[in-house]
Amino acid sequence: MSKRIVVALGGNAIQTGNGATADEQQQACIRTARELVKLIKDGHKLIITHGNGPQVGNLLLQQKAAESETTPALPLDTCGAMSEGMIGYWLQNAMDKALLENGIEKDVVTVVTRTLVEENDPAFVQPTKPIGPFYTEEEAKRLEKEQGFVFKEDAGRGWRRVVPSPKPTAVLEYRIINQLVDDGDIVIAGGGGGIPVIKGTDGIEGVEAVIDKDFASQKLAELVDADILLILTAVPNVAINFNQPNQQFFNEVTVEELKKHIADGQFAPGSMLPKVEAAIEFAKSRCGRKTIITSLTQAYGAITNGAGTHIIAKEELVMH
Ligand SMILES: Nc1ncnc2c1ncn2[C@@H]1O[C@H](COP(=O)(O)OP(=O)(O)O)[C@@H](O)[C@H]1O
Ligand SMILES: NC(=O)OP(=O)(O)O
Repeated sequence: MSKRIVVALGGNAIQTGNGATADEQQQACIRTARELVKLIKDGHKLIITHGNGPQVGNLLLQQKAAESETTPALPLDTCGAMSEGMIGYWLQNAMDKALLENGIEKDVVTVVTRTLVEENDPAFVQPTKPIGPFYTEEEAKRLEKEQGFVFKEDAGRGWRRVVPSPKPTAVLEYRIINQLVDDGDIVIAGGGGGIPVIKGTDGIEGVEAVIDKDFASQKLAELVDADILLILTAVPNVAINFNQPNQQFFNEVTVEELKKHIADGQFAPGSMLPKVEAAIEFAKSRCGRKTIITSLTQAYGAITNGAGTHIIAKEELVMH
């Protein structure tokens, strides 16, 4: 049966390792599109979201490096919009190619999406979202002094600049996204979590932040009435005791059980924790909805024969 699926692409779907050139990122997008097209072939309707941490951080650095009176540096919300357009364009080309290879005729469109946040969200005074390249601790400490930015260690991979990451409360373009999906188009939306905006006195205003794409994807999935939120990352399953000798992977897990593991500190903040939290919110938002967390190469198997970690509300388990 055809499902409405929001597919949230993790970092490795667009940029693998240090491959940050336009060509390298576009090659990664083509590999991603070839996996996603298998789902389209089966008749599923896809809304594709993606991260932008490395890209938006690089755009910001490029702005700073070229700054002069005639070429002013553009702010973070505008760089967020640039990253949505740029990655959306790459994914559109990649999806077109994969569709053509499979003899499927469908339109692919990117919606530059704005995501509403609260002006007084506590995240604005406590930056947590890593963006841009990795630095050594020494380099990070020097940049912190020179530029006044905040740097943090990112999940054992090195030091990165961190910026505020407020919680999404609404996705402004959800109606048009819904319409496009109903029309049979493949939609790329909510890229980089969407451009963070607030309702100011003069209307919508961009703010200096980067929204977590897993939380934004969950919000969007609810608004477009998706059946499945499919979060694709670098691991095939969610684990407890991750990377420890007693590591245990989940295949099917209830919201209630996952909450206990969150309380036990099983999921790393800034990497697996937001995915698990978004998964829980979506699974419990309406009967019949589920979230799947898995790797890009398991995406098709996750929908067709139970690969990956399936997160469901407790009642659903009883119904099986
Ligand atoms: N409990 C866990 N189970 C599985 N993976 C985990 C866990 N804790 C941390 N991780 C790590 O989190 C990574 C996903 O986070 P991240 O790389 O930030 O996401 P993204 O794919 O969206 O860029 C996984 O690839 C894995 O290395
Ligand atoms: N915006 C966002 O969550 O990007 P990453 O997934 O690349 O961190």
